[in-house]
Amino acid sequence: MMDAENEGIPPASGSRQDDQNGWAARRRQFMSQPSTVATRRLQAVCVRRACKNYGPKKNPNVILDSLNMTVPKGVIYGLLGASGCGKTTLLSCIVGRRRLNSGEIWVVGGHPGSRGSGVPGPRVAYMPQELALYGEFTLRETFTFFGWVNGMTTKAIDERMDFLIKLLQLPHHSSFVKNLSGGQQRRMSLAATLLHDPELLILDEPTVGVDPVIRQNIWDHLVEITRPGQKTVIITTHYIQETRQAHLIGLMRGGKLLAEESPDNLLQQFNCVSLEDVFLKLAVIQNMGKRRRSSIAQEVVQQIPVPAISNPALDISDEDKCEISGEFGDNISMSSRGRDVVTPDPINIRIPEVEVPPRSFTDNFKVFKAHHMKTLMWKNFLWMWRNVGIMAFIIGLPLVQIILFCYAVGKDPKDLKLAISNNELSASMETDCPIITGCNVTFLSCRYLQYLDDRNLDIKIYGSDSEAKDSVRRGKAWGALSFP
Ligand SMILES: Nc1ncnc2c1ncn2[C@@H]1O[C@H](COP(=O)(O)OP(=O)(O)OP(=O)(O)O)[C@@H](O)[C@H]1O
Repeated sequence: MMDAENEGIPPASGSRQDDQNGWAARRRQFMSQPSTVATRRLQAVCVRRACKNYGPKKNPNVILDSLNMTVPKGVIYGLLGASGCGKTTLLSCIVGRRRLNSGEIWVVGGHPGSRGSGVPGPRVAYMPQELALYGEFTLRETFTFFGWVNGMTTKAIDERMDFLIKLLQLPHHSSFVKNLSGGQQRRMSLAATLLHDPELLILDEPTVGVDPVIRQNIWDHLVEITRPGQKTVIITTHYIQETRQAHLIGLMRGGKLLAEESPDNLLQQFNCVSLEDVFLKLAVIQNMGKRRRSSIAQEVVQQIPVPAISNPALDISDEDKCEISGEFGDNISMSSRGRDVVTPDPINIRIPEVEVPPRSFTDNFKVFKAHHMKTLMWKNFLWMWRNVGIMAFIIGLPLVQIILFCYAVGKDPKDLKLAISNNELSASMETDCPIITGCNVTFLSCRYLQYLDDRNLDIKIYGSDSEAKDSVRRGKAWGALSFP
């Protein structure tokens, strides 16, 4: 019976076949459990009824269509599907880069993007298809950046760097990223992902453009890190056969997973020699109108044999039956009649409680971390240093603009003709306004006019507001100033 403490952990030793068989049995055991939040949180990744659309609401482009996916801890999960079927979209939702329209995702026990989930964060590493590296940085600086962001010490980074450079056959650490070939840059991107040894590795086509020897190195490394059972890898690839080394394969098509099984089981169940053939058979089955869950369920109940397919290469024997594989695989999986399907006694399976770390009130205000600030500042200064020309332009352009502006229009005006009417003086019976000499400083207007006179303005006093305005109208002054 399954030990709850080791749930999701493959055997640490033994042959690969043992690993696979162990996995299949454990998975079936788990699939017989009612799906609860506790069981979902135990998985490395658990996706339920995920829907994702692009485009307008009226006519959406459906990418994920009520997709279910279960990635237990400690496995290599190969996500396969034709180009454009939505693999990257699914992975982006898993790492919290995109949001689902509906459905839910659990990643290492939490919802991606939620507080305290650690996703995105150092628990998960994601290698996207597009390169996310700084060309101006050397390999060492790139390692330092990604290591510091994930809270590693410089010593630990240096040690891992030497190992990864050797593993992925990267050039010397003083080489600049921009000088690497496309394939080397992809390997560098993979190295940055592997650097901090995260719990969950999500790799979107890491082996594209990589020569077979290095590809094998990468797979060997992935098998190695997942062996103790603590690390999980989700990997997409166009080289379907290389996923023979994965513990589980998810075949994706039409926004759903057609199957979620170990490669050996798939080959056995479909009586195929290659995974391509399995995928082809599943695609044909899906095309034959088996998309609707209800109809599939009906067939399961009635045990209707799979209809014969005209192409003999795609023929599925009458022995094969469809079955719904419980909550864990809303996805269709085929099993041959008479195959030994483990149906454990659910009472004896203990689901361990998931501990949620308590959050204090002040945790809500911790919006940034010191090591992130340090890393980003270092990265920005380094970038500026490496791009002195651009920086000189960015800082120099506003400086030149300010200088030119001040030179052209920024000075105080001189000899500006102003027509003044000062009613304050009139009210106090002082009809002549001695603005320059003998001004009565108790009058605010006089003090202000004195100030204007000191600024070299050409001030002329008029007896009334209308006279002052009239002088402006006639072009004798630029403006009229009236003191009430
Ligand atoms: N931001 C977006 N806006 C609209 N459509 C998008 C967007 N991103 C992806 N798509 C569409 O969603 C579909 C799935 O894209 P996705 O990149 O997930 O496929 P994929 O399976 O990863 O393909 P590949 O194996 O070639 O990388 C494609 O048809 C793509 O055109």
